[in-house]
Amino acid sequence: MIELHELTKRYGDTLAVDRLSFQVPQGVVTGFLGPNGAGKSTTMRMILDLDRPTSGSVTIDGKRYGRLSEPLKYIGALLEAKAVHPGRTAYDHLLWLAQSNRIPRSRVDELLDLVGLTSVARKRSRGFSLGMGQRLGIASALLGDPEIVMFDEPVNGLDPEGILWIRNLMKRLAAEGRTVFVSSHLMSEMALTADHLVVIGRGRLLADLSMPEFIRQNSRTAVRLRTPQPERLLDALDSAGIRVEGGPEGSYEVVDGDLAKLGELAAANGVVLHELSPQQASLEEAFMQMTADSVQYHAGGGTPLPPGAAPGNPPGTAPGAPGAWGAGWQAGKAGPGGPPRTGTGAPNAKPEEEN
Ligand SMILES: Nc1ncnc2c1ncn2[C@@H]1O[C@H](COP(=O)(O)OP(=O)(O)OP(=O)(O)O)[C@@H](O)[C@H]1O
Repeated sequence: MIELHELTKRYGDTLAVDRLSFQVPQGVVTGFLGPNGAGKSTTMRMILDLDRPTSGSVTIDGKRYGRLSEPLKYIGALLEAKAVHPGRTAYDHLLWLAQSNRIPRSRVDELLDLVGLTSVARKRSRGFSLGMGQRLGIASALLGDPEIVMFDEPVNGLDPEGILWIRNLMKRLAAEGRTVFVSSHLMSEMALTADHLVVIGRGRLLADLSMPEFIRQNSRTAVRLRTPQPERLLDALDSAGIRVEGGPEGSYEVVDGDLAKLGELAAANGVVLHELSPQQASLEEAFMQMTADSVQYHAGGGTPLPPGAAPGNPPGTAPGAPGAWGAGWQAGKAGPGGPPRTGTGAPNAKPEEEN
């Protein structure tokens, strides 16, 4: 188990990680979420002793990473895909890692097979695509058959087949009882992979809860009504004691409303309806809402989403003011939207992976 206690990291004036305390449970995939610059990579580097905490502590099975003998047998990590010497072949890279951790040579072939790199094992890694580099990084992480695996943005830049492969691999590792800790800034991806979520913003803990609980707390539903007879509709709703809110483009929304009952009420009162539709906020929107105050890098100056805009659309990337749920309601079931553009990305200097 990974355990953080009041973990803090300051770089000059930047408080990258701010008194972070949580545990990463075993047997499930834990998604580590936060906007760009939230402190995810810094936290992961401190877990691996690649960065020294300013204060607080982090332990792996009760010990600091630096105190683990043969650490690859406890924890395997993918921090940066291209953290491999470009002149080295995939096979030599894995063999070097295996030998430094007293892992048998046979494991190298097993891993190359598992990640699908057997055919290019003798090629130098400088010619590898991002996806191949990612697979080699994952092979390195799994070499010691560790109980804990940690991946930093593993699906970045991958094609759909690669994304699906990593998603299924993480689920399988968790099903085997391992601790799987994976960072992302994509709620849509985590919604499909994670069982548990740790959300941070500006280095601080915003949420530590199971995915079902996150969905329960954040997937509010509503019924949207549109009518050319608004007064008649509002009167009918008022007499039935139903609270209504203004929706986008002249529509009305009844939070937690019953679709059939509202349709029947409109019919009984002779109200013509041009729309009667269920609305549900996606997890993507819930995540953006939760982290709204902590987004460090806004694209386009943080223009609010246009009414009814689907999540994931490039313009208006920053969420609106707190409570601006109306702007983000989308028709249909909650589900993954497109990738959010929470920022322009920060040119972070990340040290090379050393394990
Ligand atoms: N070596 C460093 N020196 C100075 N500041 C740093 C360093 N590494 C990170 N930071 C700063 O610390 C903060 C957290 O950065 P970090 O890379 O941990 O965030 P992140 O959540 O991983 O972001 P991203 O999703 O963009 O990778 C940012 O403000 C970043 O600019």
